Amino acid sequence: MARKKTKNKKTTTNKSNKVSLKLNRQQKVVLGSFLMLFGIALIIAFTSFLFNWHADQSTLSEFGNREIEARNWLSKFGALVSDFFIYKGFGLAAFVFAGLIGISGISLFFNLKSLRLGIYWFWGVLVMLWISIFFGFFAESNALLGGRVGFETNDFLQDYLGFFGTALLMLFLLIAYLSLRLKITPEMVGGFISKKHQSLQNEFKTNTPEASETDEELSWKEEVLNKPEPKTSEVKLDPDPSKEKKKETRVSKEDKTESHDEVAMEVETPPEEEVEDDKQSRKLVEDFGEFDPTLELSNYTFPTLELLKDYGGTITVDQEELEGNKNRIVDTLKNYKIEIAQIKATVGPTVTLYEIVPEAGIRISKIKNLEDDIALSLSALGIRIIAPIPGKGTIGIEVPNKNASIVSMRSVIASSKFRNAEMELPMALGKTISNETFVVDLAKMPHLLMAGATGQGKSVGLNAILTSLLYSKHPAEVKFVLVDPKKVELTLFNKIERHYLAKLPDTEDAIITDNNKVINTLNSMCIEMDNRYELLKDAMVRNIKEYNVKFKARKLNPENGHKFLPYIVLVVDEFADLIMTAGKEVETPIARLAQLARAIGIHLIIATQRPSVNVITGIIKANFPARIAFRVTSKIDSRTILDGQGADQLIGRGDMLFTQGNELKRLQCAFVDTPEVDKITEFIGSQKAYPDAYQLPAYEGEDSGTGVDIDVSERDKLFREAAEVIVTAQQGSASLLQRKLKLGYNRAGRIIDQLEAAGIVGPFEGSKARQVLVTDLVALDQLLNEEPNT
Ligand SMILES: Nc1ncnc2c1ncn2[C@@H]1O[C@H](COP(=O)(O)OP(=O)(O)OP(=O)(O)O)[C@@H](O)[C@H]1O
Repeated sequence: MARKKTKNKKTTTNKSNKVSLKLNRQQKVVLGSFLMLFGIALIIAFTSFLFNWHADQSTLSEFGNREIEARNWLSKFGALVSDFFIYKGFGLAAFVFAGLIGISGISLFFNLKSLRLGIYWFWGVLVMLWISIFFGFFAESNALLGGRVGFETNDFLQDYLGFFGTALLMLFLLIAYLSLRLKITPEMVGGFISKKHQSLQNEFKTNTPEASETDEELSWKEEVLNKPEPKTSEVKLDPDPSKEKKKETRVSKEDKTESHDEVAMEVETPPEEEVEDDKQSRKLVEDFGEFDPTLELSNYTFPTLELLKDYGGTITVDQEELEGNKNRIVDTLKNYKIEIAQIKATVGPTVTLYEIVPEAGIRISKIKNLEDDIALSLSALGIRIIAPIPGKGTIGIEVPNKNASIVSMRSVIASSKFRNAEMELPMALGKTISNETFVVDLAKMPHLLMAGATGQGKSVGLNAILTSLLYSKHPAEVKFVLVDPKKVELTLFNKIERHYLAKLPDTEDAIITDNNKVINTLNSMCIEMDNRYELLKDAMVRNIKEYNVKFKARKLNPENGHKFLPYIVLVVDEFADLIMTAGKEVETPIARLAQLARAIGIHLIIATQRPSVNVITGIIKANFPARIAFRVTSKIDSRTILDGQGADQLIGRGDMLFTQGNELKRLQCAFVDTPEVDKITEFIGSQKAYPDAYQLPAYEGEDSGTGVDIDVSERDKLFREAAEVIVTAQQGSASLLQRKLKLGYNRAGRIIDQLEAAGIVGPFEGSKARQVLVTDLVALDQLLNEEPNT
């Protein structure tokens, strides 16, 4: 366990590092005062060392001996530190170091955010080195000036550049510093000199006896002349109104001396008014630092790479196979009188892309039509012709490799592309045909549709997406709503319920396996969406990202209902199953979420085995521009999911096509096995969690009321028909109505309630069907005719 912990520390992401570096105001005061005083101590010690170093050097070897005293004003400590920094280090330039320490202390102590310490240290260290090397020229006369660093570096430079070379290099560095850091240019130096020159001349003139001005006049003239000349091209704006008066008087005097056609203009900009809200939030940030959403689980460690298996997925290029395929492609095309000017192969994990440039004058469609012939000659499945490859001007023929290599989840998670991805919800889907890791942002998609025949890698794909998010997002930043009608695919994620899952209040399982509960959850998510829009409106921001930035800066008051909003990712496996049982009742909230939820951070991932048109309806398709297709069995299915063929030509086992609305990309999905997911969820689940899963707003299903006193006039149009079905079958169940009358679950449930109110069926009896209280259709007729309002 202990070992596990140390391992974890190494691989914790930047985020947790950042947390440990953030100091609150109190800590800043303590550290700042220490650094300030330490800086002062260094200056005292260094100064004293300059006078006493000869005497003190002999005491250094006897540091432990309390009998021997040091002359340094900070005694032995001062002598030792000074010897280290001055004699053995940078010579007089060590004072710069003391200064940098002092400035760092001041910045922390007074919380001067405008002081950019990084820049001070960068230039400070360079200046220190320069001074030290410069004094290295005089090391013969006084070794203390440049210290050992200065002497050795100077010596080294002189060995290679000679004395003059080194001197010129130092001069160049000095000019570079003055220009880059102090922004001094030759024009400025020239201007300064001519100004001085002119002022001297004027002074000379005013001191000559011909001058006839009175004493008073002389004094203000002097004042004007000594004052820096106003620049005509630049207007200096001073927001401090207290200085205004002084300036005005000066301007009027200037008017007198300068030519009349030059009118001096004073430009006044009113100082920025400080918004009360801003002031308050800034104070809060100063006192407590920015709001950190991860604080409640600040010790949370991200899963480590060791939890993932390495499938050794390095691609081995089989030269013979490449040559063979190339020859066969060339030969087949030759048979149809298509000459090739060039051919190039790119080997990917599962397929190799042969890019051909045909001779001039050959029609592309001719090659495209030869797809089957090329497949036949290569005797391989999964050949796809891309004619032309967008943006390349070549024709691509994708041929599956004999030995496909597995793309391990480990390799894509470890890739710098994923690690450095600056995305809201990065998903490492796998590798492209040119073996590059493919990472996309779910937040940009904004929703994803996934289809593929059974056993072609859909569940692995879903796991890869969820794993990517688990490896990149803190539990405070993202929540999942998982719908798994198969009941086995996503159950492993139960272990991270209190970290990453969201659920309805008063429900037991966060993972929804019951289709009926899905409707409530979807409606609840719609409420969450509406609530979030209210919060965004109140905060006057356009999307969740801006909202969270504002909240972190403490500009939104939690007392007004504001809170840090995590992203919510809804994953629905086996969507077809859901649509079949609940129809419109599922489609409507899904379409609503898909249309509106992107700005407030709710993103949907929907997977289905059967991509038929009655499952992926027009309204759903229109709102899911990002699609993933694993292998499907027919061209029609491929067309439904991708709006084109291609998915039927894939080879399965994670071979997939991805589109975000424009071109199709062939990818090999990253492979993550169930035991790996188990280990990851176990790793996360064993850590400290929130007290409960993220609570979605409560949703009272329309069918949840007792409905006994339902108004007769509000009865469903199909009420009579439904009553006849129930009485004929003598079985009071909603599912019977769903089947016979092709209704959604909610509507069927509502009708059952109305039947109960009318005394046709008995009350709810748990899992058993309700009792039917009317024996036959005649009795039913009689009952309904006797009712007052029918
Ligand atoms: N990316 C991949 N790399 C290598 N093999 C894979 C990959 N994806 C899937 N497979 C193989 O295919 C098998 C089936 O995958 P998976 O369980 O994801 O199929 P599925 O489409 O979810 O099927 P079903 O819809 O029936 O659940 C896996 O057990 C694995 O052996």
